Amino acid sequence: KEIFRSLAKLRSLVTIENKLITDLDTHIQVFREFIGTRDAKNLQQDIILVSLRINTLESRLVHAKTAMIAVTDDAHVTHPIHAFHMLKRYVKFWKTLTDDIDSIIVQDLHTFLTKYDDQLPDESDFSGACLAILRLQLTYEISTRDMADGKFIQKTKPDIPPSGMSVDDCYLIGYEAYKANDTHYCVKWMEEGLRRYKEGYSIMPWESSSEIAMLQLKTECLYKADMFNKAWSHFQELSMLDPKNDYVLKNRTTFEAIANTTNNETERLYPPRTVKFKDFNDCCNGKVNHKGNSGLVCYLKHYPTLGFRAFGEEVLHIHPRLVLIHGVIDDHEIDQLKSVAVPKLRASTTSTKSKGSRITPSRVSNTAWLEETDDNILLPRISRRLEAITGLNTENAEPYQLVNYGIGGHFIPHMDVNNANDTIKARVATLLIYLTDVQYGGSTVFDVLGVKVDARKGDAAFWFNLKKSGEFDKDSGHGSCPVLLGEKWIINKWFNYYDQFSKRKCGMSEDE
Ligand SMILES: O=C(O)CCC(=O)C(=O)O
Ligand SMILES: [Fe+2]
Repeated sequence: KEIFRSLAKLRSLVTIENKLITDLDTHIQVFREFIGTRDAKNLQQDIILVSLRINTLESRLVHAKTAMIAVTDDAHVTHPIHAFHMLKRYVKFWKTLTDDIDSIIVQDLHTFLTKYDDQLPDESDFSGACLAILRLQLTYEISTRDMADGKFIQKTKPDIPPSGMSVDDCYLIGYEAYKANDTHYCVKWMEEGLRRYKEGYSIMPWESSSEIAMLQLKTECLYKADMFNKAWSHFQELSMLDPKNDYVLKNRTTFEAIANTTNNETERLYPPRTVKFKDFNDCCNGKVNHKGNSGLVCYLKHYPTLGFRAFGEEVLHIHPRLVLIHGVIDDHEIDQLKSVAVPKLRASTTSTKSKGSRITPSRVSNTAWLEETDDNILLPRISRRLEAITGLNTENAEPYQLVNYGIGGHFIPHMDVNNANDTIKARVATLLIYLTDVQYGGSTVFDVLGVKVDARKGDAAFWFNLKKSGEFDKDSGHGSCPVLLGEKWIINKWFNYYDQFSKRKCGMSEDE
């Protein structure tokens, strides 16, 4: 299911959770009334015990209600920490609701939860949300403390209150880092969790973390990162706090053996964190922009075949040419496109020669393919417009591809040219239209060129993926930066090589 891969899909969870809250509220009322009746008095059950358990339910209800009304419906989806919290409630809170409650109550609750079963997120969604937090942190260089305090947006946004992480949140995110072999963030998040714990932040009854658990994972991650001295001192602290701890008992001999043979030289403060797509990340976070790209122009261009309609165009890179065209489609068209696309959204895939098409962590979004015949008026009209603007043909083009990004949704740097052995169908050029503004993040970055294009509703980026000779143009490599705040929708139109037979002539040099 992987609902975290599309914010459009995540939206329905807000509605469902409101229903869960109402249902739970009703259940509690019914149980309370029941306790007061004669039938209940005849029960073998201890009424006091049942009442206590109803109180437990009630405190859970208050927790869910408070979380739901704290922010707007939109923020539950478009703000990564609120989205993380919503998924955490589903996976760790609603699904365990019945664990600590008395059996007579449980049966009824079970039925109300299972009613929504096929629509509810699962552990893979929660881990997707944790990985999104880690990805955003890495790309936008947000410290763990700022991320945990929800202070990652520089400008103040009064309509979105900051959202803080609990001890348990820190533990769970760090645990996800550990599973991903990311010792750096594992240590950082355990430290943040431990710091919060010492500051008196509470751990709720349904949460699973503890000081011991955090210390243990921190020790293990330091050990894995070859930072033995630090790991050893934490190991000793752990064995003092909890001498019978399984981890301590199991690893004592190993740790002691190493401790007896290593010298006490000082170590780095943290396990290092390597960044896989350094150039790409540096463009995303604004460190690099438009490197060595001067003499850029913008102009207004009229199109006779479109009734002399004019579009403002900006040249973002000269060689190879990358242009941004403003206002290519209007809000009304965008709404129509999205509503046709939503029911068709499926997890996006990436393809490799060896492994074929797969859903991967490299592309966190959903895709809907729209044929011109899916809509008799709008899409053909847009095609005529795009043909005029680009001077290219769309006759045998692939269907339109609509993309809706998920939590921290991104697409790692890649080239759009597919069908390496089939030049005829190769995507000679791409026109990418933004269907939403994105408040923070979500830009398209051409990492080789050092160009960042911000997502602005209605704007279109246009570039060639092949040189005139039909060679791949490696400079066309690009990707989508993770969405930090807001929702990102785009639509892609790919022009194929074959269709441009008479449109794109050969060049005078191989390099063109
Ligand atoms: O969303 C973006 O900014 C880039 C998308 C992209 O490169 C693609 O869909 O091929
Ligand atoms: Fe692309």
